[in-house]
Amino acid sequence: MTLAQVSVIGAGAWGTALALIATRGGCRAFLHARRPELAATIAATRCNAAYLPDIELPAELAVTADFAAALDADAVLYAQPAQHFRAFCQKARPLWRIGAPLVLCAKGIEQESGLLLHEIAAEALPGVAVAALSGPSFAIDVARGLPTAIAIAAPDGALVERLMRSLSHGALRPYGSEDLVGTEVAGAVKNVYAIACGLAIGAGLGDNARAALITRGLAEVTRLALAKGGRQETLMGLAGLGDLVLTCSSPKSRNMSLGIEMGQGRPLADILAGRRSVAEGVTTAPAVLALARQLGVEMPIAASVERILHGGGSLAAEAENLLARPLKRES
Ligand SMILES: NC(=O)c1ccc[n+]([C@@H]2O[C@H](COP(=O)([O-])OP(=O)(O)OC[C@H]3O[C@@H](n4cnc5c(N)ncnc54)[C@H](O)[C@@H]3O)[C@@H](O)[C@H]2O)c1
Ligand SMILES: O=P(O)(O)OC[C@H](O)CO
Repeated sequence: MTLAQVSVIGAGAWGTALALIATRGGCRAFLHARRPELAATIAATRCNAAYLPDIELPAELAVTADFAAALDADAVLYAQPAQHFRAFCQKARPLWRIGAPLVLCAKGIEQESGLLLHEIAAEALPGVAVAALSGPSFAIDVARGLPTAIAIAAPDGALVERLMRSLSHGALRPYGSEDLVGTEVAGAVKNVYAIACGLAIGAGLGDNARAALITRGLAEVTRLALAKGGRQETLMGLAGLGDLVLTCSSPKSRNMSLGIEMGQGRPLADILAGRRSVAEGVTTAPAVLALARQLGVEMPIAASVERILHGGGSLAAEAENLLARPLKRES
């Protein structure tokens, strides 16, 4: 059976694209915006000009700022930044419709706790079935109806099947998996390597450097995912390699473009002050390093990115350090 009604929490670029996916998949979709004025503007203009310009939203897509009404759905898709997820759970808990699954569409790790979002949900929304939707999917390309393959993961195979059938349509092809841990780790950590690749490109270090960062980044994130209980094949699939390659290859990525600007010498604080959109890698980098330390996993590239972002490290010194590490077998 497919889902009749789906709500998407977060009217940024991804939430708006997801609401379009659900509508195209044949669901009745509700898009929830926190700010009533944004909900009213989107509803009136049929366009989310601030986050997804030039995309016309169909009349059947409902837009609301009423949180309780939005939660009254067959499935709830969370598409706000990861650092706001715990607050969302706490607000949603008394209103949750019994039996409705939560689909995690944000890609990040909580900075303070180092927890993945499904681990936060287990604490803050106990008893709610959780899935993750991830993979290589720029919101603007999805919204334009360009061909896209995504991953949907949950321990409950029946839930995965239901979500895949409900959200798939001509241009959107989901693949299913039971590996929630690996899918979440891959989606969150690729943003850190996208910043690394942006730094390299912005500083003129070249395409060889970028390919090395992608490949060795994949080795690092795979080690972390396996140590956390994820599966190797997830890291070689859409949520892993697929999203890493996409995000590290295009300045359409907010993480990569932030890295490019930093690589060209612009301070992080200036870049963030001038942006409305989120670059999850900035807050996820310290959480990744904390998790890696806790699990005894070596992640030298992620550690360099974290020092450049938050520890006053210079790009030149970090690049030199990475190249000067002891020679080793490729693994
Ligand atoms: N944009 C994409 O192509 C894309 C694709 C896949 C996954 N994602 C993930 O989706 C998540 C949302 O990204 P996005 O691109 O829609 O964001 P965005 O940059 O387009 O918009 C920012 C979002 O943050 C929300 N926000 C700002 N302050 C907030 C607060 N205090 N509390 C709650 N929400 C707040 C805004 O309402 C808005 O929804 C991120 O985790 C991102 O990694 C994005
Ligand atoms: O723009 P980014 O860097 O947040 O990346 C967007 C998506 O995660 C790509 O799959």
